[in-house]
Parts: sequence; structure tokens; C-alpha cells
Amino acid sequence: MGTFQIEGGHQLKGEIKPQGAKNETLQILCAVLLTPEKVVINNIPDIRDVNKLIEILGNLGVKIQKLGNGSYSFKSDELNLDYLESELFKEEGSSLRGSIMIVGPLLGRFGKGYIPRPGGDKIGRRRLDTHFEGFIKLGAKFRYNKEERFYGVEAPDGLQGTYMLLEEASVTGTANILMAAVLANGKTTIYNAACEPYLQQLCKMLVSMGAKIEGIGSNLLHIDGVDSLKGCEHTVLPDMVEIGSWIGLAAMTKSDITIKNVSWDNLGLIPATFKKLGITVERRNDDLYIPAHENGYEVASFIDGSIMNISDAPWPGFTPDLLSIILVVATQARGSVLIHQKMFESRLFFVDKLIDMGAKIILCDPHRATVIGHDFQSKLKATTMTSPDIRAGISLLIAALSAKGTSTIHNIEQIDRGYENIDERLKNIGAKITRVA
Ligand SMILES: CC(=O)N[C@H]1[C@@H](OP(=O)(O)OP(=O)(O)OC[C@H]2O[C@@H](n3ccc(=O)[nH]c3=O)[C@H](O)[C@@H]2O)O[C@H](CO)[C@@H](O)[C@@H]1O
Ligand SMILES: C=C(OP(=O)(O)O)C(=O)O
Repeated sequence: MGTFQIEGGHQLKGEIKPQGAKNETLQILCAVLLTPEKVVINNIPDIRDVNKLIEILGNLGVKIQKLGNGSYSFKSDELNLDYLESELFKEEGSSLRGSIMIVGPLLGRFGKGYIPRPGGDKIGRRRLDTHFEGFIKLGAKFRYNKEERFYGVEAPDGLQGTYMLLEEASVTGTANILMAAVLANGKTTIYNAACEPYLQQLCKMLVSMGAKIEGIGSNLLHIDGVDSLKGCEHTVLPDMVEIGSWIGLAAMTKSDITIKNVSWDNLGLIPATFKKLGITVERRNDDLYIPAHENGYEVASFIDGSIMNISDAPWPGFTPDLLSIILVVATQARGSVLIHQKMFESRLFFVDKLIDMGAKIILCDPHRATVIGHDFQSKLKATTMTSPDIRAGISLLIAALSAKGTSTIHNIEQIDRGYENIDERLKNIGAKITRVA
């Protein structure tokens, strides 16, 4: 188990460049399975989850070449589908959430796809019903081995396009079904599709490979199946969750930080949501500037004067992946705010660690926490903690950087899942972090 030691209480200053987006990359990597031709992908982040998926693709027979920093080429012309039924795959496939998205492209192209129950954060139940209901609608036969927790879909005679209304706008579910439908016979309509920028990016990539998709950016996708897809080159967007994490970090540590080339138009409600906490977020061309909040930041109230409430929702709503960060930032705001995590059931439990550090938080129930800000009148106290999931992990790191004294965070593998070389990048802007093991 890796550990960070963090000396808190220092202001940071400088520029930071966001990594390529984790969740987009996981979709895009799976799409390379759709064609025997070469696919080049740029701006791939060097993080644990992405590297694990690249390893799975390699074991599946994809020819992978590193072209440069963050750039790779992939060629899926001679796949070893037997790997899908191997013990190694059962182990590797279950180690991250994103691996589930290899099923759609394999089903579309080869008529079969298998996957062990995927991993990812332990942040509540994470059902896969949307994915498999979609495949079944496209004509696939579904089987599930309960003992081994192993899922399979098969369609030896190919998939047939159809209309489907998804039960929920699942991000990986939409990507998975979409990647199957682009190679189905005839037309597919996916209503209540997830439509966040990363899915838009996947759609654009598929179109550049020869897929026919209409409605990109909306929750109603029309797909006209084609017989085959060709190679392409694709560049991953900057990671909006990382960008949000740096906004929170800057505010909590009263730091003056510029986040470079954020692709502002793809940030949706992220800047506006930090502004609700009173944080100044300035657009400078495509950079995002956060001045040092020497006098703190004050939570806004609603027009009717009622207490501020920040909650998540499927895109274009506020991403659930930033609520833990919003929560930690709120602990030093002037005013109170109710955080409502609607999607995941176990994502707020990490607040016990913040309470240990002296934060004023009432966990109302698994989905809601009320935070009463300190307005920097009282600093958080350094402590020893363990990171339960990726976003709680980064939130605890932000808390530790703002706290008085030296904190220890264990299980930093969770943070490394989604943040590239985080200790070195933060050290470059003045953070005092040591990777102990
Ligand atoms: C690898 C990857 O891309 N992971 C992201 C992806 O996970 P993932 O695709 O697994 O998440 P889903 O979009 O399927 O759903 C996440 C959770 O929200 C619930 N839900 C979802 C949609 C909805 O309309 N109502 C609802 O309640 C689901 O039941 C589930 O518990 O999207 C999540 C939601 O943005 C993000 O937190 C994850 O970082
Ligand atoms: C929940 C997340 O990731 P995953 O879906 O990979 O567990 C996340 O990125 O915040």
C-alpha cells in the first residue's frame, strides 16, 4: 500500500496542465477493437486504470506501439479472443470499471463479448443492467455465471438495430451499447443516452472511423449500422474532474493557480458550481485562473435566501465525481452548504476523516451532508488517513495540503488510478508531498 506524507499550510503558485481525461480515454481505448486498421490516440494519461486497460488490450492481441509522450497506436487485426475465457482475464478484467466497455465493440465486431464483474471505486452499487439490457435489445443472448460473477453476450448471427429507451443515462452503458450498435444491421435509436463531452468525443471518433451517428451531444442518438470501420487519429480532451480538483485545491490553500488549456467549452457547470461557493474562477482564453483567496470565499444563497444545495446529475448536470471535492472546499467557506450525492450511496462516508481533522460536517444520511464552513478561522488538523476511493482520496489530499502539520495518506493507489504523477506535478507548484512507499 503506497503512502503520501504531506506537509500542509503552504500556499502554492504557478501553472498546471491538466492530463488527458481518464474516463474519455477508457472509452476511446475500447473503440480501437472495432477496426482491424491502425488507430492513433494522443493525450493518453499515464495513470493506473488506463495502463491496466492497455495491458488488457495487449493480452487480447492488440498490437500497441508507443509513439511519444501520451501517444500510442493500436492495431486490432489479429485478436486472441480465447484470452476472454482465461483465468488471467478474469483477474485483469475485474480490476477496473472501464474494462466493461470492451464488451460492446467485441459483440459488434465478432458476435461475442465476455467480462468479469468490473471493479472501480467502491462507492455504492454499480449495476450493469443498462449495458446488458441494451445488448439484449440488439438481439444478443445474455448469460451470467453467478458463482464466477462472469457476464457473457453472444450474437452469432449479428446484431439488429432497434429503438431503446435506457432505464438510466449510464455513461459507460451508453458508450458500450453505441459501440455495438455502430456495427449492427440497420438503424438503432438510443434515447436517454448519456451525453457528456467524453461520449461526444467517442461519437466523433466513431464518425471519423466511418460510423453514422446523429444527435451527438444530445440524449437521443440515431445510429445507422455499417459493415466495417476504418482507422483514425483521435486526441483526448483535458480531464474536467482533474481541472475541478485543482480549482478546489487552489481555493483551500489560498493559492494563485492557472490551469492551462482546459477546453472551457466542455466544462459545463463546473466553473459555475465553484462560484456558488464564492470561488473566483476566471476565463483567460482557454486557461482557467484562480486568484489567491486571501480573504476566503463566501457561499452564495439562493434567490429566496434558502441554504445553498449542491447536487450531482447526469450531464449537463454537475458531475458526481466532483462532489467530494466541493465538500472538502466547503469546510473552509464562509457559510453553510448541503451536499447531496444523488447517484452513489457510499461516496460520502469519507467525511468521518474530515470530521477527525476538525471539519464541521453532519452526515445526514448516506446521500447528504451538511457542511458548516470555518471561514479559515480554524485550520484543519493534520492526521493519518486511508484513501477509500479516487475522489475521496484527492479530497483528503487537498484537506491535508491546507491543514496544519504533516498528514499521512495511505492507499494512494486509489489516487494514482486517476491522477498522473500527482506528487511531482503538485511539487512543481510548491506543494510539500513525499511519496513514502
Ligand atoms: C469509467 C467511467 O467512465 N466512470 C464514470 C461513469 O461510471 P458509470 O458509467 O459506471 O456510471 P453510470 O453512469 O452507469 O451511473 C453511475 C451511478 O449513477 C446512477 N445513475 C446514473 C444515471 C442516472 O440517470 N441516474 C442514476 O441514478 C447509477 O445507478 C449508478 O449508480 O459515470 C459516472 C457517472 O457520471 C462517473 O461517476 C464515473 O466516474
Ligand atoms: C468513479 C470514478 O471512476 P470509476 O468509474 O472508474 O470507478 C471516478 O472517476 O470518479
